[in-house]
Order: sequence, then structure tokens, then C-alpha cells
Amino acid sequence: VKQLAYRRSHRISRHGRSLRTPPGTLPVVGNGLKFLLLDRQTLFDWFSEVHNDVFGFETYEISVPTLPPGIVISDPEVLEFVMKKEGSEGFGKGPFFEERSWHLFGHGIINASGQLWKMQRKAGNKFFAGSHLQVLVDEVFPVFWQRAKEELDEAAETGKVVDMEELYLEFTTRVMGRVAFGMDLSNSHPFSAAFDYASDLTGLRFQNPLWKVNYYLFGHKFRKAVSIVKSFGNEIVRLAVCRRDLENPSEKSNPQTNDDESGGDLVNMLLDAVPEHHVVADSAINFLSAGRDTTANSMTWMLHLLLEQPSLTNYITDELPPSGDFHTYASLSTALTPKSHAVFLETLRLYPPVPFELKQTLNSAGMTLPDGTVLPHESVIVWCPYAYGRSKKIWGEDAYEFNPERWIERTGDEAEKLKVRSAAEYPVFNGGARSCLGKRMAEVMGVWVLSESLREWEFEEVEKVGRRRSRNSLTLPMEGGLKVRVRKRNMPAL
Ligand code: HEM
Repeated sequence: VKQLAYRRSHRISRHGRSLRTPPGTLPVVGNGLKFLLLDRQTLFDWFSEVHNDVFGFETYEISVPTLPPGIVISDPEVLEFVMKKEGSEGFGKGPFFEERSWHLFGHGIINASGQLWKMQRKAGNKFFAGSHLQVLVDEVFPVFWQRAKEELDEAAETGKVVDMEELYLEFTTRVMGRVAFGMDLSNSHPFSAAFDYASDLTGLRFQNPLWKVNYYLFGHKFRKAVSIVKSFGNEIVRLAVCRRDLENPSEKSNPQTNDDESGGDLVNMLLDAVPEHHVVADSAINFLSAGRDTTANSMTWMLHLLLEQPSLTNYITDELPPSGDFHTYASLSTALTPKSHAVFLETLRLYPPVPFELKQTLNSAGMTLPDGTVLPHESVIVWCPYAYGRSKKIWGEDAYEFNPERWIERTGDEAEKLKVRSAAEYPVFNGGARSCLGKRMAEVMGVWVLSESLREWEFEEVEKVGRRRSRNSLTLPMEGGLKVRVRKRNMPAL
């Protein structure tokens, strides 16, 4: 009854009328069953179909019992407005997001707002603005890739099947463990399993209006997983503080001195910026979470899409620097050639690692979108980067096809340049004040790993099972992993 009264007084409208609802909307339960019963991949496909076949850029309303009124947007102009109006006077994560992700992300950057968010964003900006990325490429990637290399060499000799998703996730876990915590972290560490479990369940909370019932009645395993994740974060911060005290005993009382731009890890930068250690612990876990699965997802889907169209493999191999000469990557811009960059962006257009986004109207007086939609306070705004990537209105009739060429622009002298698309048309890394801090790192890491994979080995998928699907999670992992057989590649001598 309270919900109904709330809905009446908080009606979403456009030019004085109700918005259209999607086909299949039921009385009372609205679209609730769809969200509750469909797996995430099917839901994303549904968003794409509804956009392409029914609504186009028109904003429509969805309703799920027990939740605040909500809309789905698909028009880049409307999304640009939402991205620009980030903050308490416009749109933000809001209680809808914060409640669901609180247990896992706590006070970390993904969940925080206001001053707490600003401090972490500043520390992150400082970290990525320094020469850390160069250090990663020159020193960290080659060391961690060595293990992957050994595994692939062994598989090439013995015929063993390798799950490339696992192999890539191990690599990104190690890299992000170094970036976020300054430590060697493996996927076999109990933290990783606990973190994966807690992430998967957190992802499902956004679809399940009854998630609280689940949590209170059956949440024992989830609570245990979260407690392992939190203890790990706290322990990392405790060790980082001890290290700092040992290295700089005189600066104990005034630790604002870490100006080293090339060394050091994110925990240290966060300790400089954020006074409360438990917030630093949450933040470090958030950075790890933001970078680990997303990048592993992108590598897995990239390799899969290239294996499906072998004629495109030379897109990467034609431009490889001499074998083993990691220092040719020294200039990051030469590592990211237009073609390899195009493969990366095109993969993420079809398989965005953050496939679903939402915000809430924070302005207590409500907001009006550029298309005239009037949103009361606390209305939920949903957009689906997965559906944006498959939008025929944005990408043309071949939107569902993998075609890196769509990103390449050729100038008169046949020089190649990457086409720029706005964050509102290509919201894979979000946009506005809360755009992804690790975009450049993700691009460099993705292209680096794919280049190293294709330089030495040829891959064949073990089971060609038609269109691959993603597994339920916060990000977009491949269901069943990417199992391949491996052969040594005969690269022409350089
Ligand atoms: C292909 C890889 C990646 C993709 C597709 C991606 C995408 C995104 C998206 C969509 C958001 C906005 C999430 C939201 O607020 O709802 C985001 C935020 C963020 N990303 Fe990434 N990301 C990637 C890799 C990385 C990496 C490697 C890092 C490095 C640590 C990173 C750090 C962050 C951080 C810290 C935020 C929060 C920013 C804020 O709220 O101010 N991301 N990312």
C-alpha cells in the first residue's frame, strides 16, 4: 500500500502523459518476473531487442514491485545529460545502488559519494597520471606473463587443454594485486574465491527485488565471503602502514610525503589521501575489483572473437614488435596501434565488461531529461551498455557484427587513425565525473596481452558451441571459460 501511494505521488511522465512500457509488462508485477527469472545475458539481449525493435531512442518505463519507479534510456543525448549532471543536484549512485553493493564495496570509490569519493578519485588520478603505466608495461607485465608463457609452452608440447579465461584472470589478478596492494596475489588465494562469490551474488541483487530476504535467511556463505574479503583488505593496509613506519620512522605523525610518482602502489597513495584506514582497505578492494575481472573479460572475448574470424588475426600480428623485445613497448602510444586498439574497442562494444548501469535522481525537486521526461526524486535511471553497443541506430545495420574496421579512419596518404566516439554513444567506460579511472591501463594491458598471446601461439577452441554466452556476475565473464588447444606459431624471422 505504501509502495502504491509512493508511486502515485512520484509519477514519471513526459509532456503530461505516462511513458510507454515494454511488451509483456504485467499488471501489478510489472516487469518484476523478467528481472527475477531471466539470467543476466538473456536480460541484456532483451534490452537490445526492445531498443532495436520497439523503442529506438525513446525513453520507456519499467516497474518492479518494491522498487522505486524506473526508466530505461537509450538515447546518447539523454545519457550525455545524465553523465554531465553527476552529483547531489542531479544524478548519482543513490540508495538503490549503495544498499545493494554496500556489503562488498563499503566506503570504496565505486560506492562512495561526496568528500569520501573525491579523496579516493584524487589519489587514483595521481596514481594513473604518474609513470606507473610505463612501469607496469616495462617491468610488471613481463614478469607475470612469464608464468602464462610457461603454461602455454607446456600445453603446446603436451596437447593439454588450457582455459584462457582462467589464464588471463590469473594474470590480471597478479597485476591488480601489485597495483592495488603492492603484493603478489594469485587466483588460488582464498581471497579470490571469496571475492568471486561475493561479486556474483552482489550482481544478482540488482535483479532480485527479494535480495534482502535471501540475505537474512540464506546469507551465511555470503557473509563469510565478505568477511574474508574485508579481513584481507584490512591486513594489506596494516602491512602497508608497518612498511611505511619502518621505511620512514620520522614521518609517522605526518605521512603526507609520498610524492614518488613512479614507484609505490595505490594503497600508499590512498594512505596519503584518506585518513581512515578501514576506508583505505575498502578502496583498495574496490580498485582491485574494478580492474581485475573487467580486463580479464576483455582479453577472453577479444581472443574468442579473433578465433571466430581468423582472417582478422593479422590485425594484431602484422604490427607486433620484435619477439621478446618488451622495451619496444616503452612508448605506450606505439603499443596501441590504431588496428590493435580497434580490436579492443570493437570487442568491448559487443561485450562490455560492465554491461548494465544505473543511477538515481538525487535532486529532491526531481529532474527533467532533454527528451522531456520528468523524473521525481529517487527515480531509477537504467541504461545497458550492452544494448548501446548493439544499437542499430548508433552503429548501423551491422551492429551485431564484429568489425574492427568500423573504428579505423584513413587519411589521404593511407595513414590510419582511430575514430573517436563519445562516451554517450559508447558508454563502456562510463563518462562524466565518474568515468573509469583505469581506461588507459585497460587498453594497454588488453592489447599487450593479446599481442603476446598471438606472437608465439596459435589457438583453437576446443568446443565450437555456437554463440558464446556470459555467466551471471557483476561483470561479463564467459560461461564455461574459453578452452583452447595451443600450437607454437611459426612467425617469420624479423
Ligand atoms: C576493460 C576494462 C574496464 C572497463 C570496461 C571498465 C569500465 C568501468 C565503468 C563502466 C565504470 C563506471 C562504473 C560505475 O560507476 O557504475 C568504471 C569505474 C571505475 N574503473 Fe574501470 N573499467 C575497466 C578497467 C579498469 C581498470 C584496469 C581500473 C584500474 C584500477 C579501473 C578503475 C576504475 C575505478 C577506480 C572506477 C570508479 C570511478 C569512480 O567512481 O570515480 N577500471 N570502470
